[in-house]
Amino acid sequence: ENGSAAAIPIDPRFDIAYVTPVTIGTPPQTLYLDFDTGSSDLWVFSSHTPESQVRGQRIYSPEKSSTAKLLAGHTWSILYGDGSGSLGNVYTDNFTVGGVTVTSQAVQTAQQVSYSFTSQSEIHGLVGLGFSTLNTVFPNGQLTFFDNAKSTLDSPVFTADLKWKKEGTYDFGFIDETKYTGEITYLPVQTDPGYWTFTSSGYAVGDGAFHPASIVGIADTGTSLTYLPAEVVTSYWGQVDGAVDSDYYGGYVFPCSSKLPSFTFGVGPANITIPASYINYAQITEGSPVCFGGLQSSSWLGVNIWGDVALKAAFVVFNGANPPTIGWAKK
Ligand SMILES: C[C@H]1CC[C@H](NC(=O)Cn2ccnc2)CC1
Repeated sequence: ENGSAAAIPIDPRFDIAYVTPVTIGTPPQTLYLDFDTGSSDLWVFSSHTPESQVRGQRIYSPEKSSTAKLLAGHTWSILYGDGSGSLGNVYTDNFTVGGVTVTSQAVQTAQQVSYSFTSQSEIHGLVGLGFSTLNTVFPNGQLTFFDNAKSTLDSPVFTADLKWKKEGTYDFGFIDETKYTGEITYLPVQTDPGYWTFTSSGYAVGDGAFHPASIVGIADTGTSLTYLPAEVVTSYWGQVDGAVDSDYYGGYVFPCSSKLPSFTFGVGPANITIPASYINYAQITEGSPVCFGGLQSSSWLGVNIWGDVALKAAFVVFNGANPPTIGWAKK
């Protein structure tokens, strides 16, 4: 059975993350989770999370679900690139997204969450959509919702249609032709170590010349911004009056009044253009004349990340066939 679910920006001012409604257990408990192609754990705020660490989040209570089963002797612990993290134990239960149900999905219940999760009341957990090799459950790694659902879908795919400051969709099992224009360009995916890793064919700043290059990076719906090689972001921000790479603010900032160019990245023989407005990410603080860029350097990361700033400029197909591929289309 195929499905479709909303991807809702959690903040009306800037797209820091997107959440999607899911139901867990019997009777169904509804939570809003961050679908994250950059990780592979499905974890939730729960009745096992200390009250001091829960601040407005909805929680999953396995003890209130007649279909919940403890996965005895299993634990998990995850650390994300931004330093946030969580850990806990594991149940299996019925898990439904947009009409797609997996019975006996591993649901990782949090017994500890870091402050950055506690402080974000709109995110009630994550649904990892990376490859299951990245799952942190010990001693037996668990399958992602997509890996469990794949065999029941018409086609082993899910698509991301994220939008700028608007609600988008994740579709499971089918490709909705009304959501994109032109053709979808499919690229090979490197599945080791478990991210949706692909190679972009180059970039252009604004209406400038296209620079052929091989930029290896991951498509990560769980990361707000896009992080690219220093030479790429230096040439971009060099075109913006007053832009500086600020140690104080931790990245490229610029006068909010400055005009920004768009940014184009190659996908095989095709390309995707990120509008300037997407790269004018947010004021440093409410009302500040200083703005933070949506394009930042990956030099200290060791990996290039095509986060939401890039993904929301495209219709993206995550094709879980063998071998997996990733598809990009304009929209
Ligand atoms: C410097 C970048 C900062 C942002 C990092 N992304 C993440 O940590 C994604 N994520 C998942 C759960 N919470 C956050 C990637 C590195």
